[in-house]
Amino acid sequence: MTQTQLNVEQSNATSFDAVTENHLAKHAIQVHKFGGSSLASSQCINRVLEIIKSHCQINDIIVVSANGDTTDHLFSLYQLAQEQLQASLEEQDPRPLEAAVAALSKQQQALITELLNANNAKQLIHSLAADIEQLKAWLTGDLSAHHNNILAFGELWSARLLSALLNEKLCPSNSIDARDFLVIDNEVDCLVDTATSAAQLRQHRQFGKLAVITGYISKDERGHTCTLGRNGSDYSATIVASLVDARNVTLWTDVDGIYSADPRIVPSARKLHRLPNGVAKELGRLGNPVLHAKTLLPLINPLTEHHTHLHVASSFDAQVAGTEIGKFGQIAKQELSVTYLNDLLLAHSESFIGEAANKVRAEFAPICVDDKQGFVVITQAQQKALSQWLASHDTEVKFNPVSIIATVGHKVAERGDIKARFKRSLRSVKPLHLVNSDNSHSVIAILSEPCTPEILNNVHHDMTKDARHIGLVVAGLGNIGQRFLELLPSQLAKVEALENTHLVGLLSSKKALINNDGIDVNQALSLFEQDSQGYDNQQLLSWLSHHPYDELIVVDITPSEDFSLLYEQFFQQGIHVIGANKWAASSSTAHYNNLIQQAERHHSIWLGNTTVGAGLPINFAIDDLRHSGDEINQIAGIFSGTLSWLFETYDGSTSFSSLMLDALQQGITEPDPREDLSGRDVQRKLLILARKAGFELSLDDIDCQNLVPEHLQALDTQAFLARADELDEFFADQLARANADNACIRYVARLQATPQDDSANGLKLTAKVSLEVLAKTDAFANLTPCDNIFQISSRWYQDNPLIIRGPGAGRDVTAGGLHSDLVNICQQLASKQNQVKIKGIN
Ligand SMILES: NC(=O)C1=CN([C@@H]2O[C@H](COP(=O)(O)OP(=O)(O)OC[C@H]3O[C@@H](n4cnc5c(N)ncnc54)[C@H](OP(=O)(O)O)[C@@H]3O)[C@@H](O)[C@H]2O)C=CC1
Ligand SMILES: N[C@@H](CC=O)C(=O)O
Repeated sequence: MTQTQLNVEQSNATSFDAVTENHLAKHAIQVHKFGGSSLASSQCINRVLEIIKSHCQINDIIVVSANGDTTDHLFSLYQLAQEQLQASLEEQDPRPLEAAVAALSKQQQALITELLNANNAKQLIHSLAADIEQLKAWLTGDLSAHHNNILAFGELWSARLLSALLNEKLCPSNSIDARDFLVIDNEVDCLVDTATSAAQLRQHRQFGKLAVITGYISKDERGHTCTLGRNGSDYSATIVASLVDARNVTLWTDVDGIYSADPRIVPSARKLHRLPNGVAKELGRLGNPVLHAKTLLPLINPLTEHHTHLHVASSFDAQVAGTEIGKFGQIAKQELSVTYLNDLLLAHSESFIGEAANKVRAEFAPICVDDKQGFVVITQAQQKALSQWLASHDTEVKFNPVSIIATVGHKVAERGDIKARFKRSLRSVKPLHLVNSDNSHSVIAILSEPCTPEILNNVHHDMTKDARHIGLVVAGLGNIGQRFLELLPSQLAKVEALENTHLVGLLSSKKALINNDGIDVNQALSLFEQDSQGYDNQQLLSWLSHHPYDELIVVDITPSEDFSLLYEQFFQQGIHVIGANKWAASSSTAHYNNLIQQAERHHSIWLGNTTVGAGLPINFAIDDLRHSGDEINQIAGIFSGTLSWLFETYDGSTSFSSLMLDALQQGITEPDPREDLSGRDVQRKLLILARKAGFELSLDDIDCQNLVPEHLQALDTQAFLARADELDEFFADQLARANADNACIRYVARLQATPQDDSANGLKLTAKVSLEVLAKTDAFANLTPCDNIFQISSRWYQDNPLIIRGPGAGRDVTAGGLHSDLVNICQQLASKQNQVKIKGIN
């Protein structure tokens, strides 16, 4: 959802016409609809004001429901009045009705005075008083003729109040009574007279004023008030959107999206971030408590092919991304949900067989039809009409009470695997029939008993247990990043834990390719070459904060400190990070501790197994010892694949610099090999392991011997590589001295924690990384070139230290280690509980 600031420019109000509307629109129009619970109290209305401030522009449109339970209140007034009319003279008592009217009036007055300044409140209370007089007259007069007029007061008052508040606090606004423009044919299921309604709406919108339109109500061609039925205000919003060709409609409500099942009954229901139009319609048809099929009708204009996207978002927590309904690609089409309806009827009749069934389809839009076996499922409310209709066809009908449970998803009825899973999930329930919906977006099981919460939970579990969708963003497409991507297709194909993981973003330092519908992993790099675009961190963070996945993982395969500085914001968004990049894990103590805290607070997982020892499980081993209660007191070894390769290979027959260039070529070194030769890479690795082992120290606490001569230290990488032979003299000299003592040179990392009574935690730490002269028999002196060795002494490993040894750098092992982290995170996420946010479902 785009976040825009309300443009509060003042301007003279002029009438809109089609031409000025197009010229003056700064952006595509958006319609925002606020439901009754979002407008229930002055506190709620103030929250709505904040949402309007941050999400709307002046030429957008607001559609409102009645405040809180005002419509119910009006409806009960109508019923009370009806009882009065039907009572005998002796039984008549006007007092309850008068008291109820007074209570409603008081409630409205309270809202007005709490929200508006005295002057504006006075004007609105004056209008309210006139309406209350009118209401009383209708309640005691020709009641049935005014049923809809009475109900219409709720939206009228709500729109008037919000508009007045906007005028007072935010921007010019006018309230529009939908009966001034919206013409529907109530006989034909609220069919809209689009041409007339659009033309009349244009006349009522005023340039430079934010329009607040009443939901739920409209007029028929004779000008009489009509209501749009259950969830009518949502329908009003999408109708208005179609009349002005709006790009987006946001239904601000009291739930934060559409779930894979009713979350009040199914605690493990997950939010569906993106729903294709057809699937959303089917969900609405089959009992979703938030979506209603009618609401979705105006979203697609078959003539202009204009598609309006619909968002469902919570006005109680506007920052939480809701559900988007529109036209999406493959990933959104994989979403599955389970819905149910009780109190239905199964009707068998010959008139439902073959071609004849199309008539009942057209006339009654049953929940499902089986034209081979000759049955339909309908609501109880349809029973009488269906019986009469069949009687007129001279056919008999048999009704049985039933319920349905359905699995809903894009073309599920055509997917054998889904149908088989659905069937298996219903084994213990023994459905009477399984029927494909006509649009193929659902498979419906007809049950002879009501669908219980237990059935719903079990079926939902079986249908959606593996359905968590994980988005993967890969940052860094160099030496290691490319290898990671090469391995990705086969990993996705064979590792079960990665089943719903989708590559959705690729980043280099300057360009990004982001695709919410997924990037084809088999062509990732060529698609990046072809379609990537320039980006900055702000754009990246904005996309990341609105991504449509259950979880998002960023794999940082860059060498960039700048990129590592984004981790804090990633964690704050609940995004998980896998880092090959060592900057964050070896940053200052304060920064590092803060990252750990942020990750914990937002339930983000941060893994960096490859930061030390590439794919070797050294980080895991130290983590495991520490969390199992062991105490590590010494870590030592050869931590650099590059330096291992160089010193194991260097015997003087080839110059040191040409070996270094060879290592660079093999992808062992850091992008700038001075990172290795300076000891900084080893220093970082020792710090990372020390922190894992539970010691608090910083880079400065680790003595580091820099092997790069001073005059080569400040050059840029290319200049350094061009002058690499200036390294040779120093290393030839070091080698000659070691050889003279029948020894060898190795770059070694050592951390020692010695018990010491006067230090704060009773331990004295010494840490250094340096070139050492070792006996040729030393364990650190006989490695396969490029191998790392880690030697850990602890309470449990005292006399005979734990040794981990193996390749410590290189494309394959590092990319493999990153894949191991990816599987690890996906496995952890598989057992993560959903956090459902609901204030209540209307
Ligand atoms: N080589 C090895 O064996 C191991 C390496 N590592 C680590 O892996 C990381 C990558 O190394 P390597 O593949 O050799 O490096 P490369 O230099 O080959 O590739 C780096 C990639 O990162 C991109 N990049 C740089 N800065 C940014 C940024 N700010 N935002 C997004 N992308 C950026 C670069 O983009 P552009 O092309 O636009 O500059 C490039 O695509 C390093 O951190 C290294 O320490 C870890 C363990 C082992
Ligand atoms: N350049 C590093 C790569 C792995 O971290 C090394 O040589 O060890």
